Amino acid sequence: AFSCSSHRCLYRLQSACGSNIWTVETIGFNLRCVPGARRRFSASGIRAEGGGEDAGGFWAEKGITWRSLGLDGEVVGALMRAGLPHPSLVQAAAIPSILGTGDVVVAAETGSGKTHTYLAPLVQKMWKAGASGIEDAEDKEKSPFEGLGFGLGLVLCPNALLCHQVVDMANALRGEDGQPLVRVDMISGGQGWPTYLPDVVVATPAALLNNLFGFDANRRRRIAFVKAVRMVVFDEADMLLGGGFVRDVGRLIDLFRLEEKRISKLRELEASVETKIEFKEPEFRRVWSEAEGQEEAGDVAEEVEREAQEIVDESGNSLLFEQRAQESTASSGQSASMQRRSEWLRNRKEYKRSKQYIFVAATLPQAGKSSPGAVLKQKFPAMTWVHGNFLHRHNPMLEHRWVHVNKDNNLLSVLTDALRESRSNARTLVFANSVEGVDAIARVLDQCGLKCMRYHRDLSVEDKAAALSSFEEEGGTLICTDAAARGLDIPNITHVIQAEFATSAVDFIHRIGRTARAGQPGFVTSIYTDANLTLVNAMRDAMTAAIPVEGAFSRKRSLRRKVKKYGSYEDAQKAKSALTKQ
Ligand SMILES: Nc1ncnc2c1ncn2[C@@H]1O[C@H](COP(=O)(O)OP(=O)(O)OP(=O)(O)O)[C@@H](O)[C@H]1O
Repeated sequence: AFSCSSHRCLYRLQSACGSNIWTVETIGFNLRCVPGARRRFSASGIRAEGGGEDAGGFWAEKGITWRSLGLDGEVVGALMRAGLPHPSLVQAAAIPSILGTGDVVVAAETGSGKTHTYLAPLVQKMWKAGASGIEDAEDKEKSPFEGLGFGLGLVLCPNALLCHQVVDMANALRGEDGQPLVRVDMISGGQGWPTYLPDVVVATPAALLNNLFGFDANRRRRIAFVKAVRMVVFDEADMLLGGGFVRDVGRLIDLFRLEEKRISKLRELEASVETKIEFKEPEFRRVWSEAEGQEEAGDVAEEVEREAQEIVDESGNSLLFEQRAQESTASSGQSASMQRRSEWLRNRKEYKRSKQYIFVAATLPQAGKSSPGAVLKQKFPAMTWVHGNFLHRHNPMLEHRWVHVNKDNNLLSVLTDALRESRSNARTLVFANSVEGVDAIARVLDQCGLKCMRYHRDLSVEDKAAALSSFEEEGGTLICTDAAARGLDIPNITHVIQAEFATSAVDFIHRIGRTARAGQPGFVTSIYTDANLTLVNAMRDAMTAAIPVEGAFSRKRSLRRKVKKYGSYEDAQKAKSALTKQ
């Protein structure tokens, strides 16, 4: 074990060890050379390991290029022009699967390049549809049974800030003519349906559902949209599959899956019956922009019922259910709608896929039946899982300093000392646990003559955007809540300070993940009190033992019980893995 406190030393050590032979990790201030694991493809999925010339395991190995991953020249050129000359390790591990038609989960550490991991293949599929002369939306409908090449891409994010970030990254992928390769637009609370037909829609689940079923809903446009979506990406998937998002996201998945079942049944019926099926596919472009008059707010369940009758033969009889319903009603006496529903339930497993679902997250708990990871395994059993090298683990490019606030010091002095250490042009992100905490810290720093900006949910959209762009352009100090922790990608954040320690291991990972991104070094100062000791000790144990922090994802109470029973987080994890082995 070597001990050093500078990244210069890290790189010297790295060259001594050879980057592909050892993975060099900074644990606190101690460096440890451990045998570098190899890239592994196992039954449980693809593990993006090994890594290129940097200590952070960000880059794919030298021989791997965007083109070798299956991306076309136009998209490769766009990535190069966007300043992304070489794929990251996670992109190399996941893009070939996403370019296929199967569902994929990308669970990889913060700053590993997950956004372009799904954007590059998504843009390629949409660009190919456009570039192959199928310019007009109506044409795209002519082959609803085609693979995933036609139709719309949809990216769901938990908040409007991340939607804007994804739209900007997608629009930065431009052709030689300087124009974005695909048309990307956003649907959020403030923005309704785009007036023109985009190739990719980026939305929050609530805003999308509101536009599909809300007060100004338009059923034919809804049907056209659900039919046209071919690839759905869930960014920050653990958040979308939990908490306040799970109902809306579940309704959207039901809608898209229902559509897949309908198309699958159509394929079956076309193969088995002589009757020509009229596939009532509304003209996508016309419907997309035409307001066909208001209608009452719909609901997914009703939609499921009504959709099921959309498939009719020349004489207008619904082929899918009426026949079956009439036959079986006579026998079982159940109502036709009950028959229809039981038909759907029977069909729910056997249907041919025609859409692709991609789930992306930096934290993906799998413990417990209702955890996002468990839900994915249950609902999407055939999915390809791609794991990042440092998923739920300490990033070796991150140096971490822990400061215990007690009777001998106070938060203000510790915080101002930490801020004064930051270089003048540095970008320092300071986390507090509440809006009041942000305002109080900002007030005190202002009084100390330390200029800072604020970011939290109570600020207006304009004030939030202004704070972020000023922070991005001029650097300085931004005091924020966890609203700025998830997914936010502001280049060159050099220092993250937790003025108030995170209340959960998941928030801890997302906070410290705002720095040391894309293989860059980063520095974190975590200020904590006795009240945070259980979580702090668990995080420090995990870093020292180089084990994942997932065991601390549980609620505070159960973590405290675990640590009390076994004495430390590391021993608790050892006991758990021993139990699992038994
Ligand atoms: N192949 C690449 N080459 C160079 N930079 C890259 C590459 N891929 C991504 N990046 C950059 O890395 C940074 C992090 O990317 P991104 O935000 O997609 O990470 P992430 O894994 O989604 O992080 P988080 O989990 O925090 O959302 C971005 O600034 C992005 O431009």
